Amino acid sequence: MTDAAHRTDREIAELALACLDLTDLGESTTLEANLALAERAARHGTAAVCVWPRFVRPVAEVLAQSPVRVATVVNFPSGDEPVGEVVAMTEQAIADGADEIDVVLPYRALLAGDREAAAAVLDAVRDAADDNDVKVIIESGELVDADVIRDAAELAVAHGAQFVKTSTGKTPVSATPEAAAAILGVLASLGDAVEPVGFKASGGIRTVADARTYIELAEDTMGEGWVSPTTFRFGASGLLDDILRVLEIEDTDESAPSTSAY
Ligand SMILES: O=C[C@H](O)COP(=O)(O)O
Repeated sequence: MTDAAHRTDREIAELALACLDLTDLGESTTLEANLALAERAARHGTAAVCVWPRFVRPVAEVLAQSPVRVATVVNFPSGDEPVGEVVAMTEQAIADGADEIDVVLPYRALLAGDREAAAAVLDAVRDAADDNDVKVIIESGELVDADVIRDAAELAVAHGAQFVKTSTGKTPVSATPEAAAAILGVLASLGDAVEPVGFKASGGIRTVADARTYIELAEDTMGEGWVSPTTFRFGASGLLDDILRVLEIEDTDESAPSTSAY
C-alpha cells in the first residue's frame, strides 16, 4: 500500500490539480472559451492547458507570465493525417508558443501491421518539436488487448515520447485502470538507465475518486513520489470542477459563453 492510499481526498485533489492538463478539445469551442480556460488554469495552478492548435497563440499570450504550460494536439483525433501535415502543424504550434505536443499514434496503421508508418510519424513529430515535450496518445480503448497496449507504449517510448497518454477522449472507450496498468508496466520496465517517461491518463476522468484510482495505480507501479507534473498528468475537461468542490474553492470565473469563432 502506498502513500496515496493514505491520502485524504483533499490531498488527492491538490495533487491532481498540480498534475492537470486542463483541456478543451470541444468541436465547437470558441476563442473566448479558450481564453477563459487559460485564465482559469493560471488562477488555480494547473500543470498545463491542452487546446486545439488554432488557439495556441492567444492562449500562450494569456499564460506568458504564468508557469502553466501550453499543450496542443496533432494528428488528432484520427491518427491518420499525412505526415507532412502533422509536421507542419507541429512546427506552427511550436512557433505559436506550444510547450508540449500531444500526437496521436497512427494506431490504425499499427493494428494493420504497418509499424514503420506509425514510427515514421512519431519520429517526424519528435524532430519537429525540438526540445519541447512530446506526449504520444496511443488510443488504448481502440487497441483493447493489454499486449497490444503494451506494444504501442513500447513503440511510443522507442520513438521519443516524454509521456505515454491513454486516449483522445473521442472514442467509445477512453482511459481505464487496466490500460493504465499496462502502460505503467512498460514505463516501470525501463528502469533507471534512461530518462523517465511519464504517463498521462485522459478521457472520461471527471472526479477526484477517479483521480485517486490512477494516482494509486501509478504509485503502486512506479513508487512513491513518482506522481508529480514532470512524470504524471491528467488530461481532462471536467475534473477541475470536482477538484475545486473537494478543495472548497469557489470559482470566480464569470465569463459568459460566446458564439464567435477564432
Ligand atoms: O486529452 C484529453 C481528453 O480529450 C479529455 O477528455 P474528457 O473531455 O473526457 O475529459
